[in-house]
Amino acid sequence: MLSAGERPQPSVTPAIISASMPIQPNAGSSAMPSALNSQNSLNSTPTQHIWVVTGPAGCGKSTVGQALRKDLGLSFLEGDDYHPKANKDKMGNGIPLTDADRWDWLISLRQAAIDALSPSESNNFHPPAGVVVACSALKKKYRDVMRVAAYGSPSVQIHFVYLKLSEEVLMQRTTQRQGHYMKSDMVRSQLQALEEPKGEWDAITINVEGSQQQVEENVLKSVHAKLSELK
Ligand SMILES: Nc1ncnc2c1ncn2[C@@H]1O[C@H](COP(=O)(O)OP(=O)(O)OP(=O)(O)O)[C@@H](O)[C@H]1O
Ligand SMILES: O=C(O)[C@H](O)[C@@H](O)[C@H](O)[C@H](O)CO
Repeated sequence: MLSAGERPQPSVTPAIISASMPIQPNAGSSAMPSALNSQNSLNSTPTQHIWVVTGPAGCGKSTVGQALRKDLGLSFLEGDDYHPKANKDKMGNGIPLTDADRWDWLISLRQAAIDALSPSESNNFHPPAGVVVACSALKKKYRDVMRVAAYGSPSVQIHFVYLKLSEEVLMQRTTQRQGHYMKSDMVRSQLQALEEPKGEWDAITINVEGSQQQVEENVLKSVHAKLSELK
């Protein structure tokens, strides 16, 4: 019995892709529902993709998200911008958010993603090919909230690009970073909340231990491999 937000699970857990490993087509993709392809099978509406770059504080969501935005020519939504001040103050004071703190944030970010797919003056009233979203989406139920963006819209497809990184490197990154409310003392609680998207058919896990250039190349290869699968 599938719960909300889940689609047929691939028989094989999607491969963990490392920055140094050549990209292989995602082993789980063969189990992807046949209805999902570059042209919505129910009509000729081109598929619009919501690319959600996920992971704990400091993993590189904003950095990778900007590279993805530029490469795909899409708009970019920074999840941090949708946190209310109370959430930012809480995290800035070293207090982890609760589920209750996150629901309205996730719902507002989801709505912004849906709005970004709509024809508007900013995209010359042509529906864009998609949108890139940086959102930690640490738990499966948070990703399920974002998945609702595609419910009832066969031509919308959501993907989660999970940036997997060791606690040690997360600590280094959040220590070296200047002027961000999320400090290194929050990394442990982020990892405690984290539920990696193992077995979630719409998620790609990428090891991002490499240099920024290596990581960006690897993410772009993986995203384009996914787009090729859907053609
Ligand atoms: N591959 C990389 N190698 C080294 N440093 C990196 C890499 N990617 C990002 N960084 C740096 O690590 C820090 C965190 O990156 P970024 O802000 O993109 O992460 P984030 O997941 O969006 O963090 P948060 O969720 O806290 O906003 C930044 O200072 C960024 O410049
Ligand atoms: O869900 C959360 O706990 C927050 O979204 C963090 O994961 C983010 O990293 C923070 O917003 C800083 O960017």
